[in-house]
Amino acid sequence: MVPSVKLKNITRVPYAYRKAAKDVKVFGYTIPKGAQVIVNVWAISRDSTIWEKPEKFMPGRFLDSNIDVRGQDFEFTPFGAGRRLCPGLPLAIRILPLMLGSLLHSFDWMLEDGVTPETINMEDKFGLTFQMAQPLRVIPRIILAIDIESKGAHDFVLPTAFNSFASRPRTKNLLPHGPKPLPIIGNLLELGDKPHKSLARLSQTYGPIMSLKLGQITSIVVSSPTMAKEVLQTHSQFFSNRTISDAARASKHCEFSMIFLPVSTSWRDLRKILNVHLLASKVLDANMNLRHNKVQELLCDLRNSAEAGEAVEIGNAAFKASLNLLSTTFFSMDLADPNSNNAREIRKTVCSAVEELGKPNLTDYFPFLRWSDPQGIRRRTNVHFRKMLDLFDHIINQRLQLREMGDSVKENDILDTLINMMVINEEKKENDHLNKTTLKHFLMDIFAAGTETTSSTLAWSMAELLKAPEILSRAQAELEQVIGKGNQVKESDITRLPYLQAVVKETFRLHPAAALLVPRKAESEVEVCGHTIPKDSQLLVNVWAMGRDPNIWENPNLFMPERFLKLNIDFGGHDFELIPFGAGKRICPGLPLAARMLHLMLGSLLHSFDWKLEDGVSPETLNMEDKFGITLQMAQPLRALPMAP
Ligand code: HEM
Repeated sequence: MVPSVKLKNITRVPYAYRKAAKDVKVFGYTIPKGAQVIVNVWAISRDSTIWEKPEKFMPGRFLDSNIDVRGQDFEFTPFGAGRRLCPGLPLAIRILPLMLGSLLHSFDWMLEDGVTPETINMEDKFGLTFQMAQPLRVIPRIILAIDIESKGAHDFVLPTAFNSFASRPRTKNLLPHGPKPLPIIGNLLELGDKPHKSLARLSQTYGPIMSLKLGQITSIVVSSPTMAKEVLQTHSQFFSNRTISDAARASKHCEFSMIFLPVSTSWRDLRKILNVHLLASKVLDANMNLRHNKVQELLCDLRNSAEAGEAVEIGNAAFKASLNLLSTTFFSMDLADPNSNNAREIRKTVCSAVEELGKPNLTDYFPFLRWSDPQGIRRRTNVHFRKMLDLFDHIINQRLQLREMGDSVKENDILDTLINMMVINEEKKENDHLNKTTLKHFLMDIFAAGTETTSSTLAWSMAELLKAPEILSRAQAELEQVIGKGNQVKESDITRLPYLQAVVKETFRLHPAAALLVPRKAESEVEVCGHTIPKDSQLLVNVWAMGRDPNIWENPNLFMPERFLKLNIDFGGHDFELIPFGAGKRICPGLPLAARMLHLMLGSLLHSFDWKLEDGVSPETLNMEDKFGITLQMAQPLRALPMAP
């Protein structure tokens, strides 16, 4: 009745009370500005001019009526109406029928002793919510064991009072098979804390392409090379964009980030910069020595530990080295210099941001909760992103100042290349996509995507080798033969080290850093192998499951690098049995650099030291459990002792 536009401000008094924002005429009456307006839904619901026998509880009245609770039918507005309609409505209308239906379906009910249906106290108590004046106490009696799964969540008997919104027409679709979803939460509970493993198990029942309902999101999970090829290559035009996690919205990162931008001119420009100017073979060859120097520093640290007889946390050492390999390639400086506060800060920040990005977030499954950020993930990610963006801002400004000084040292590194492009764009006033803001987000992508992935892969390699001493010896023997005792491993040696390459491939097969790749999204409805994939579905490619599929690999759970000596399989995105870097348009652009860094670091660690697990751990007792996150890390960090050979 009251125009909602004018009454949108609520006073700080109980729910559903509103305040007139200015004078307004309603049916000839003037409601003055500031007046409190109370909508008595209780009275409306008991108005005998609207309802037959209004005091009687007669759910059947709704069976033949179209009246709904969604705020369109003003006879019945328990959730309010208009702009301030209860935002929890969609959740409430699922939870209430689910709970009531479950209670009625699972138990017989009796009033507690001394109370009969005639004497039950139905008085209410006025407050923020209407409660029973005397709380209801009842005795449940089990009548049957309920099996929601076999009954099917959608067939659940719902109370008739909710029929108006529960009996939406059911359309037959050809979604891939999948476990039956529960109301509201769908299959969320089935994911557990190791989704890659749960999904691998489910795919044994439902096949290499299956669908799940994760909260409100339809997720398609692909677990075979054939299906992966279908979605990433054959139908790549439909699956080349990403679902945007809520954390990625922090600091508006997703609006600038190459990882999250949809396929577009901006995305293409950023990829081109990376592919042509930063990661092309000739550029990587040109700055190869920078990385060799960094690896020598890592070896120097390890030598100190060896002399002191101290075990090293491999993941930590590898993270520091990866961060410095990247920063030295890009900025000609160490970000992980232990003497610099800035450096320590960024390391902590990168880890925290990556951790937040990897946490399961309710808002990703229930987007209507986004406004509330219930777990605080976006808020915290924002803090970490801001710190990183500020640091990159500082580094860019410093370099700009150096350049202004004219005769200053020109680093002529990748940062210089990027700044040159940015300055040229500014001078030409071209509306190009590289400006200071995009540059900062670009650097953040590279450091977030390139450090944890590389260091956790290296830690897994070392763990597998320490678990299988004969494989470790074989890799060391190859290095000794090809490189020679006392010589330094170089990137140019990698092609001559087939066994080392096989060790890296075998590590990727068993421990892909991104177990489910980085989620993609169906841009429109698309048919894949006879199944309809709805628009906006999330696509997860379970590379972890593919790496352990006995139909593809002999003894899939064994670490056997030699299998790759006989197979012509590489991780470049063409052999879909092994795609740790993804495939198709969105394949990881960092692959050429990551491959160099990994072989160089692993080869150097193996060639320079003998290795032993720390005291108290043997190859048999080494904990090889993983911890799911944005990267798949070792649940218990690997600690090992380097020893001079
Ligand atoms: C062992 C190391 C690495 C692994 C396993 C890895 C894995 C991945 C995967 C699985 C994707 C998603 C691909 C897809 O959707 O098909 C990806 C994307 C990406 N990676 Fe890597 N990555 C690694 C290292 C790096 C490095 C060193 C860099 C930077 C120099 C980097 C930068 C990126 C970027 C920018 C994207 C997003 C590309 C896009 O969406 O267009 N990665 N990576």
